[in-house]
Amino acid sequence: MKILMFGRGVIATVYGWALQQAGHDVEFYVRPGRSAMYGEAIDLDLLDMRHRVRGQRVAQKWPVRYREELEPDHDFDLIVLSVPHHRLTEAAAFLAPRVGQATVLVFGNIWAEPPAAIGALPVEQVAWGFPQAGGGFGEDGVLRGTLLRSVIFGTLGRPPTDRERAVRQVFREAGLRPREQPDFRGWLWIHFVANAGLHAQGLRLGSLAKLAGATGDLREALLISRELLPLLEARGLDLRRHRRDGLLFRAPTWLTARALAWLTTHVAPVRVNFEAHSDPEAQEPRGICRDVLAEARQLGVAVPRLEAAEPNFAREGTGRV
Ligand SMILES: NC(=O)C1=CN([C@@H]2O[C@H](COP(=O)(O)OP(=O)(O)OC[C@H]3O[C@@H](n4cnc5c(N)ncnc54)[C@H](OP(=O)(O)O)[C@@H]3O)[C@@H](O)[C@H]2O)C=CC1
Ligand SMILES: CC(C)(CO)C(=O)C(=O)O
Repeated sequence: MKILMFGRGVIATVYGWALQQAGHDVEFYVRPGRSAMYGEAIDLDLLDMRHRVRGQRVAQKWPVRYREELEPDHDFDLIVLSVPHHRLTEAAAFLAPRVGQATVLVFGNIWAEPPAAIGALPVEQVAWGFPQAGGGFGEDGVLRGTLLRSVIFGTLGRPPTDRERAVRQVFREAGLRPREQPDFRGWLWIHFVANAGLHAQGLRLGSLAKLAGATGDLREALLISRELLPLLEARGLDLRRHRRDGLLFRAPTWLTARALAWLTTHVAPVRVNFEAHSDPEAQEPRGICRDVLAEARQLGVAVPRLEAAEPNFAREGTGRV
């Protein structure tokens, strides 16, 4: 299959590598001028959890192919669109007239209504998913991170289409195990408020890397996410459909904060992922916190803990989102 990874970000790279390993023909679309900047190979240092319980370290220079333009008559079968949530509208607008016959896998965080988030992308050609991988590029250009065996796919209230099933099969054949989320919109939003809690605290300390093992700060992160659950209800989400996911925030934090502290320091795939989120200038964490707080204000939902954390993610010089 011909697969185009949109952008050369963390998630596009990790899954692009796994899909190429499975025999697919993988290319990256990057903005004009970027390919020369990126060079011909990507330095990977990954913990690949697909085949072994303790994972397999992958340290290699992966030669890649870039393209800087995309004509609508291209012959890609699949385009993987994985960009920060605040860049999705712009990326979808670029892709909409160029999608051709391809299926587009929208693969990342979304805080808007999903169909609205993809603008003019033809919804019948779209599949929805979420990576179970994570990491970051270091200052040395090396991509460090983890690739888990599971990967999330979701639908918005109807069974998967043939195209959606075909995407799951491609991932399955790459050694990944698809997990279904039938109320994907709800799952995305719960995940988003979980991220908001973690990032609000990570930003206070400098980055998510510093949050690993910090029980007290993780407790505050969980409490922020807990106070955001009413915001999801105010948005019309039925939390009863997501009891298991909500449990992490509702359970006593003396227990969950300790468990998270232990996981982030002692369980290699989680530790490696957190350690790799070391960039104090990363923009998406700030965007996630700002967008959640803006929505809470808009809907009149009280979120005093997130309000108190606002200086950590406010736009420079304003003190406000
Ligand atoms: N990183 C992680 O650990 C995890 C990330 N996610 C989610 O996955 C998604 C992707 O994250 P991640 O891979 O970290 O993101 P990155 O910031 O690493 O990568 C995004 C890539 O998309 C490119 N891009 C964005 N907009 C455009 C555009 N309009 N035209 C061309 N290229 C564009 C960027 O290029 P340029 O630099 O030129 O802007 C960049 O290469 C997000 O939703 C994130 O929340 C989920 C779980 C873990
Ligand atoms: C958990 C975290 C914050 C780090 O990988 C993340 O980015 C995600 O799962 O969305």
